[in-house]
Amino acid sequence: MRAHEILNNPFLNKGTAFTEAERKSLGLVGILPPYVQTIDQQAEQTYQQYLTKPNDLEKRHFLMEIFNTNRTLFYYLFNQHIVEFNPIVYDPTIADTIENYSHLFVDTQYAAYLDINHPENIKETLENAAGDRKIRLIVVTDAEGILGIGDWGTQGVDISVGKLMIYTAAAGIDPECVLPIVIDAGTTRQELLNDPLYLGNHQERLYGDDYYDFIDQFVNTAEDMFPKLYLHWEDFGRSNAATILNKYKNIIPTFNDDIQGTGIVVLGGIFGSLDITGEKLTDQVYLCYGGGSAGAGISNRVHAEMVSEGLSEEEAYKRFFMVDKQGLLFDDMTDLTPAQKPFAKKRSDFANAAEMTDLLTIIKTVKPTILVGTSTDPGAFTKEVVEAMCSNTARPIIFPISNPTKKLEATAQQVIEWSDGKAFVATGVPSDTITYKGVDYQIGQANNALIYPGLGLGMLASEASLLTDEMIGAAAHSLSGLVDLTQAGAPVLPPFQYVADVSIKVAEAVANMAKSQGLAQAKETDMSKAVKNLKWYPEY
Ligand SMILES: NC(=O)c1ccc[n+]([C@@H]2O[C@H](COP(=O)([O-])OP(=O)(O)OC[C@H]3O[C@@H](n4cnc5c(N)ncnc54)[C@H](O)[C@@H]3O)[C@@H](O)[C@H]2O)c1
Ligand SMILES: O=C(O)C[C@H](O)C(=O)O
Ligand SMILES: [Mn+2]
Repeated sequence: MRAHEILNNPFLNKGTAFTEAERKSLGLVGILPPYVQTIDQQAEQTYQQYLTKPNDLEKRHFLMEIFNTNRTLFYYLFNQHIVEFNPIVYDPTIADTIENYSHLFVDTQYAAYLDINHPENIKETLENAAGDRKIRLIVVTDAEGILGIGDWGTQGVDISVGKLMIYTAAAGIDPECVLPIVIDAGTTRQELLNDPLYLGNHQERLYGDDYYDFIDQFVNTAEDMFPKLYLHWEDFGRSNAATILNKYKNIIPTFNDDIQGTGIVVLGGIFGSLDITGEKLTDQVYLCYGGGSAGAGISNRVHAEMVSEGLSEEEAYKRFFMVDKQGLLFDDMTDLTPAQKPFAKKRSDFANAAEMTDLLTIIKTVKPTILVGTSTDPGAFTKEVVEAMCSNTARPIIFPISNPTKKLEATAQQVIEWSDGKAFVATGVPSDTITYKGVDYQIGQANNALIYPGLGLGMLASEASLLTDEMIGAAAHSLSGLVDLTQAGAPVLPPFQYVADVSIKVAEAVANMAKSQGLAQAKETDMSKAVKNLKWYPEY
């Protein structure tokens, strides 16, 4: 290999840390500054430079340069500053980079760009992108529903890259065995279609049979090419996400983060809250505000848990109310999604059915104890809404988890103040600790990033042939017991600084459940060992 090919390969490059012996054997003599640095010195130098960057976008740009040139150093640094870098590398700053991707473009970051117009290129694309790396984890998006900011076409590739960065930082997934993918199926965003610098297909988004046919060819090709693959779907649109998941989840090891990952983390946050009050889940009344992929996914997870705690399916459904753009969902509506239908109510059961389009009225009528926002409707949880929640129960659970920050239904500070410190709150983006009337409220981050890395680690370590509901349930339960709940203002989810420990716990729970369901195919049968063995560390 030519010397500069090594320096330009982020999986091989050590930069100034190449030892004299390595420089000699790899033909690098004289093409690096003479002083040999340790990784600690490199990290220190890099971090100092990072601190000079004037804003979050510039900071992310700088970190991506390190990512593009030296993955080991990037993850070493990320591990040292996980809480500080999380919102820079990932949500919310990633939303800005996606919106500006074509204009900011400098590097492909080893992603694969699949073109809906060329299904015949799927295999070649995956081969070119993977090279001789053995891919075990793919994150794929078609970018129709990026976070809460909608359709961004090819520019959404950054979410696949970003999700994978968290997989490695949080759970130690070997960065060499991952592949970020975007499927460019066109876009509904006129602003992109009109932009001559837009790097994606300048065409309307494709839906229907041809689209599903492409997805099928992609899945089959990827499965053929990469044995032991775990396939993660991210930010597909509401009309496709559940359809795709339901088609493949009983056939291959696969996962939809928005539907399943979010369900786990929110249920974990509810468990955290109920651990403090001592109340039972089966006594709660749940209001889903925004019944899309995430909203319905979470509702299904919480519903399944209520059933496993003894309620019948029907009794459990009675405890759920789902609100979308139309207001409270009724079963006579003709535009319900398949995932919404089981949660829709009978109009005749409400004397004031005609008024059930307004969130405050709905809350006053159905008296929920849990309110979760996945609506992309900023500011929807008003002071009146929070106060109404407080008159239903002593300690309401209020999780505004729409992303990024500009989509929040309410800030953590607002929920704490308006509820006079009574509400349990968790947000999707990181939130600072809030001091209110002398108590420091630590705010849990109800973001699927807390669990999908561990879930993936468990799937890969156990080589599970499927991801079952039981494994997902085990992941949610494994989040309990990590926080000292006796402290006033304790967070209802483990703080992100502990994500590495959380990931191990989640991974072991998932892998053990896979094993007990007879789905683990790994040679190693001790799942703790399998998890430990798979973990990659950023060291030269
Ligand atoms: N914190 C997390 O881990 C996490 C995970 C997934 C999604 N999310 C966030 O949840 C939001 C939704 O994501 P999604 O993937 O479910 O998208 P989606 O498009 O599938 O769902 C959004 C739903 O909200 C509804 N909606 C829109 N405006 C509304 C309004 N004014 N009132 C009530 N409902 C309204 C839409 O009709 C749709 O059904 C996004 O902001 C996303 O970032 C957060
Ligand atoms: O990406 C995130 O921050 C979480 C989630 O998957 C989302 O779509 O908002
Ligand atoms: Mn998502």
